[in-house]
Amino acid sequence: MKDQLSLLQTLSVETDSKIVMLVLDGIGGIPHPDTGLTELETAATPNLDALAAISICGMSDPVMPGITPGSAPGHLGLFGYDPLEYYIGRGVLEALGIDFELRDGDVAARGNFCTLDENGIIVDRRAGRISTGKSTALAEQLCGIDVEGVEVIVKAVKDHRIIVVFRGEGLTDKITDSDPQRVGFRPQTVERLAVDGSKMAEAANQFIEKALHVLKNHHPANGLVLRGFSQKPDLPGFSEIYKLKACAIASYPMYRGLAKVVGMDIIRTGQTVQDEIQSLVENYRKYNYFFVHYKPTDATGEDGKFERKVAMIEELDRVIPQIQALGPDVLVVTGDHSTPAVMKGHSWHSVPVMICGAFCRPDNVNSFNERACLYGGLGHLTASQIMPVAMANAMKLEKYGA
Ligand SMILES: O=C(O)[C@@H](CO)OP(=O)(O)O
Repeated sequence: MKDQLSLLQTLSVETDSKIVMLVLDGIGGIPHPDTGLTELETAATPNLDALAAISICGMSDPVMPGITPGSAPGHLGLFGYDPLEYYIGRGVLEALGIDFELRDGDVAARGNFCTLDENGIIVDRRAGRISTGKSTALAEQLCGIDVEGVEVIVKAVKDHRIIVVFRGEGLTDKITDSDPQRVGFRPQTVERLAVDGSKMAEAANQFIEKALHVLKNHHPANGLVLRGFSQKPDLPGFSEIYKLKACAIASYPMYRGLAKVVGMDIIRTGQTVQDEIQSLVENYRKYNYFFVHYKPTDATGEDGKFERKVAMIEELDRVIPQIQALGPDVLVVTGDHSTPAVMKGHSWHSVPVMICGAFCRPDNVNSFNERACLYGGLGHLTASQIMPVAMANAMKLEKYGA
């Protein structure tokens, strides 16, 4: 993959062309048992379908066939990085997403306030998606926890999500998660994955034990699970590779963190898709690559709310004409992974993708959904192959070889 990135850096040229990459998080689905249709196939999407009719379409595997990705590897692939080569822990992404000043040596973890039953079993991994205000108040209480030889900083991110940053000498991220990422299980003891992970594992377990003592009488957030322990990574810069002035427009912090790791500028935006589109319009002249992130399709899928996910797709469909009106040279619409509502979580199922541009050579696909895009001209590709095709369509890649 380093070869792909170095080849793209060699071939990419500065131009005025503009690329918009619209990522519908968790967009892919599987058929509802009652109708036999996926969320995308159920939704009324006249604008996405009209766009598909003038695009080249296909299906994208975020990492490789059969692999269920988290949002981080799913997005790294969309940015053209091989998620198998470049792994970034969720803790770093969430911390950068809220502009936390991570220092060299810090280990950041993503935390969920969760609900435990009387036996300490996780019954709700998100504590009912408690409000950011409640998380902030609880995070402040956890900040006072003393861990021997380690400073611990706790910050609320959004809703049930927090970061816990461990700062001290000799800490590494070579440890396991406490979050089993499913209900019906107890939070796991953090184990070291290498000898130099010992101090961090001990600090994590000490913190979690004391945190549970602080939270035990709270409801629904009487528990805490941590995952994605990680330290600041070093990746080749997105703008240097593609010679693009790139920005990210994302209402959810973690995606801003991921964009920051690859060097994109972060555009402050609001909480609604209309806010994000407004931010796109206001910054359209300043940049020539726009990562626009839409989260509701993932959250509703994870909550198992099939009809709500359909409604979120239809909400997104209504803003497509506003993006087209800006006249991007290339418009990419896809997702970072599938989150089928009937499965209440991410899945390995490939994701529809369409790339629209003056030179895209449209195919016979006239609907944007899983079954239709299977027959598209892009065929079946991995997510990391989308950026090269988008760059080519933007006339930003020189010819390779004599
Ligand atoms: O943060 C989120 O939106 C989800 C998926 O990334 O994580 P969790 O399932 O822990 O809420």
